[in-house]
Amino acid sequence: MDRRWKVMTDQKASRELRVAIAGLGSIGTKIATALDQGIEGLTLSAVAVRDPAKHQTFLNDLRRAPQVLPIDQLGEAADIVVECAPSSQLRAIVEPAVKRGKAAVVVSVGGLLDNFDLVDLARANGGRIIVPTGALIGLDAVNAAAIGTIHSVKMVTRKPIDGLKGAPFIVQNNIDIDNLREPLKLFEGTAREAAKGFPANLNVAVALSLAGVGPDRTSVQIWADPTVTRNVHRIEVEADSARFSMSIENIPSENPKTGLITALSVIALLRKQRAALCVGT
Ligand SMILES: NC(=O)C1=CN([C@@H]2O[C@H](COP(=O)(O)OP(=O)(O)OC[C@H]3O[C@@H](n4cnc5c(N)ncnc54)[C@H](O)[C@@H]3O)[C@@H](O)[C@H]2O)C=CC1
Ligand SMILES: O=C([O-])CC(=O)C(=O)O
Repeated sequence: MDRRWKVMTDQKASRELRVAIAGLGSIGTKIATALDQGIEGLTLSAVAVRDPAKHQTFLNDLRRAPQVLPIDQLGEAADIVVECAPSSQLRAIVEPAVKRGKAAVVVSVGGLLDNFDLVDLARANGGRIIVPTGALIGLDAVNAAAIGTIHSVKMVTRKPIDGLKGAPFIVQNNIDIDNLREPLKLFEGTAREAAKGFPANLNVAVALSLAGVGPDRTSVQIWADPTVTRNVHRIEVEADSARFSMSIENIPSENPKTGLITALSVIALLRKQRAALCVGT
């Protein structure tokens, strides 16, 4: 190879941020595909999967095969580790990454509340924990309002039955949602309580709370609604700088609990890492 060309490609490679993905489910596969197709300044360096055989075809079809590593080794192989596994795996993914001063993008945000010391660990080691807007909307405005004073944040979520089935709150309280004919209010409380009762269904409430007034002051209502086909979130914020209402109707992905826009939100966040033009906070 021409030496000058080799130096140029080596320099390009050294400027590239390596991204690893933990969990190749509904969200992770879409992010891996987007990285493989090309995101400016980023390469997909590694993935962690629970069952490698299940993902072999997907991995073979990628243009550049990433390494397949155990979840706790992704931080060694990447500058940014994207967590998109069940929240039970959050600590095993994020801790080794932030200890090495790497960035961890966390989608299982609900799981952060019981592992909040990871934020201190990241701070102590020059790492970062980044929560994307995910299946929500307007966290830029909530962040901005929180610089001033936010008086209240209220969120009402309506989900189809399949988007809520199996949630611990429903199981523990023996609530039959399978035969509902009209909307049923399942829960009213704080974002922290919502994350406990609905760990795989209400990450959005926790993301909203972390952007604004925290998990104990963010009010959440959850409805099981047989009349909707989308995951619907409506938010009202009252602050000294502004009053705003936002709502989003998410088309469920192949995982009915997860809106399609979640993976796109992470891809948009990744695109900003090295883009010459960044829009939105
Ligand atoms: N922040 C947000 O707005 C949203 C967050 N979420 C959360 O994102 C996370 C991922 O969601 P989906 O992709 O829909 O879930 P999914 O169930 O489709 O995918 C999770 C993947 O993780 C894999 N996995 C499980 N244990 C693993 C291990 N030990 N090592 C490696 N891989 C492992 C599973 O095999 C599966 O492929 C969930 O915690 C979900 O609650 C979902 C929607 C919105
Ligand atoms: O927050 C979550 O876990 C998922 C959700 O509500 C959505 O995708 O709309």
